[in-house]
Amino acid sequence: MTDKIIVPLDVPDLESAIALVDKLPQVTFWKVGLELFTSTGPAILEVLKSRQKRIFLDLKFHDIPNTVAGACRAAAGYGVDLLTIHANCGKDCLKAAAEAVQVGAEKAGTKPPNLIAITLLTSISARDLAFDLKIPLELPEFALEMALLAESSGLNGAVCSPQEVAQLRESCGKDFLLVCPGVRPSWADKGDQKRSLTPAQAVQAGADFLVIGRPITAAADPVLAWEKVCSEVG
Ligand SMILES: O=c1ccn([C@@H]2O[C@H](COP(=O)(O)O)[C@@H](O)[C@H]2O)c(=O)[nH]1
Repeated sequence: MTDKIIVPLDVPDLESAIALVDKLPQVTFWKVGLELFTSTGPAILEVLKSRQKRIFLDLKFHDIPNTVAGACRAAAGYGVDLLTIHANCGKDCLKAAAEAVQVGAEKAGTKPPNLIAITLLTSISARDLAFDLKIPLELPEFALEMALLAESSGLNGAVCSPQEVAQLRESCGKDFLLVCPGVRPSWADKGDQKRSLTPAQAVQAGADFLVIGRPITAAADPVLAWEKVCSEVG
């Protein structure tokens, strides 16, 4: 079960990232996001590969189809396991991205990453969606529509909050990957996450992978926090 937990390397530089990876040798799946990739570029990916870690490259592409396709071709060349794009960049963009990862991986001689779509960021509440973003759908319906759009465009899965994962699991095929950030043990601070459940609840609801960062990485004792989270996941 512990290989279901992905820990984000949300740190500012390569040195801090390596220190965290070394502190938590039990973690097999790491996430590299906007802060670290902008700071270090692909150097961090090489470090993780040299330690036989799986990699979630969470760059959340969102642009016009031609630009996103180019970025996906390039990212697929790194040989990462998961790559993200925003579902609301639209069907043409999602289809172009799905094709681009195949082309990029083939050109680089690597396995294509599983391309997964962000349905709705876990920091957005139902109120934010209705009043700030002016989306006239109920939040669970919007998240489901985004997942179905991703699935029909040829993507491998979606990123969703644990609060919507059961509904997406029921509506999307069993092979559609569902990755949940916004997971919070009862003892951890929610921070900016607005739609959370506990690790046990998220797994029970059907999540394939849980992304759990600050409850582990910002804990006074990250190793102990990791062990507590693992025991909750089962
Ligand atoms: O909707 C989303 C998509 C991505 N994330 C990312 O997951 C981690 C969560 O970290 P915590 O410290 O556990 O909050 C972070 O890297 C986000 O960029 C997300 O939270 N929500």
